[in-house]
Amino acid sequence: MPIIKFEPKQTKIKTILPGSKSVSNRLLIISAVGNFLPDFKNLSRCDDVKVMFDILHSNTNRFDVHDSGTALRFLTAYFAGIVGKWNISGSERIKQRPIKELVDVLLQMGAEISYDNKAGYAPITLTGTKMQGGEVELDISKSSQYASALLLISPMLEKGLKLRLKGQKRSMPYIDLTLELMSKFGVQAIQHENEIAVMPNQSYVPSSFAVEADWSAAAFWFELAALNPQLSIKLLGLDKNSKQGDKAVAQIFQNLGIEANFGTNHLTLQGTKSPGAKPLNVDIRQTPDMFPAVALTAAAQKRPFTITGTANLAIKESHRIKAVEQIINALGVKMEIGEDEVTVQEYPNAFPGKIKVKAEGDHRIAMAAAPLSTIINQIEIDDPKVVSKSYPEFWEEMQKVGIFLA
Ligand SMILES: O=C(O)C1=C[C@@H](OP(=O)(O)O)[C@@H](O)[C@H](O)C1
Ligand SMILES: C=C(OP(=O)(O)O)C(=O)O
Repeated sequence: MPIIKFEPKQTKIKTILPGSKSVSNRLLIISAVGNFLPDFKNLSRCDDVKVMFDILHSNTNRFDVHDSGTALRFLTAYFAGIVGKWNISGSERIKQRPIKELVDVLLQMGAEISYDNKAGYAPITLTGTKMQGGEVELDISKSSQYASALLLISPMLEKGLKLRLKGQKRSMPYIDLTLELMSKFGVQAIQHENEIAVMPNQSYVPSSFAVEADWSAAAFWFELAALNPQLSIKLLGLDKNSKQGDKAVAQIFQNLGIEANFGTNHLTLQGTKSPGAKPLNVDIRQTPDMFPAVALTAAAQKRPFTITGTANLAIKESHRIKAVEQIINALGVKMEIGEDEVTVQEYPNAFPGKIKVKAEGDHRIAMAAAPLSTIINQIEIDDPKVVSKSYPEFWEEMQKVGIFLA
């Protein structure tokens, strides 16, 4: 099994973060719906974006989205509206991630979609047709991606779209990001409380676009800085005024001892020498992808914590609560798991010198494990390559600090 090792190198680090995966995948759908060739700078080179690009530029009608939730949900909506017969499948894990609420609305709008195996899950077969759209209710409790999918393809709908959002509101900044990008390409929506309306007869206007860096990827550098106050880390490419909800990472990590300051073209992270162990209480419901980095930073600092808004972490690339629990347990710590929250109350033991981590096929688990190598001598990890789902450059960039795979 590969081992994550740490041999301290330079302490002043500069790293260029990858382009945002969420922005990149929205741009690709926008260019497909708008029927123009993508002219985007700094598009993420990650697996999830590659898969979206390849499917949208392929000559077949059978698609494999691998592990990408955004590709599954966005492409389901897109191909429902493109005349032809299509099949969408993916990894074993993607076949366990829900799409029912999205498919129900597409069916109501005139799409033909059937489940090949299990109702509510991929693989699906679609017979694409010109959809009417109009007024629909959508339950977004399980994923905001359902709403983003419908909004992104709304210019394809004859009657436009009036979306009434139902259910618990989680990951809402991702819907704001969708609306912001649609508007940058000339499609306006009107939002009032739980309703979002996109008037008919609008179309995306071709335009070039530079993708800002990924705030979700920044989280692992915040974790690294929080555990290593000797480091001064400059992150390049982030937009201070980003619509990415995960820019909240800066506020969350303030409570974990990080001072983050924007310079002309970078964000500097500086950890505190004695960050204390004041309990952390944070609600992660709007920024779920922060969970592994935040939970493991707090644990590594031996800080009691309660993280709420965790219910949907069970249906990400892995069951992210169990995947994080496994690491916390390996540190000799117990995590209590409730329906929508997790808590760690005490750290009775010294951390072991050696732990084993199962990435569970989940990029964010592997990436959140990496900074722990600066406080635990030996970390064995089963599958470090999974980082390429969102951040293929991750291990190479970590080498600048002295974190490497052996
Ligand atoms: O729309 C998006 O780009 C995303 C939305 C979120 O998913 P949910 O809405 O399913 O929480 C997030 O976890 C995922 O990484 C990306
Ligand atoms: C949940 C994630 O992605 P997706 O839902 O697009 O697979 C993620 O990147 O953490």
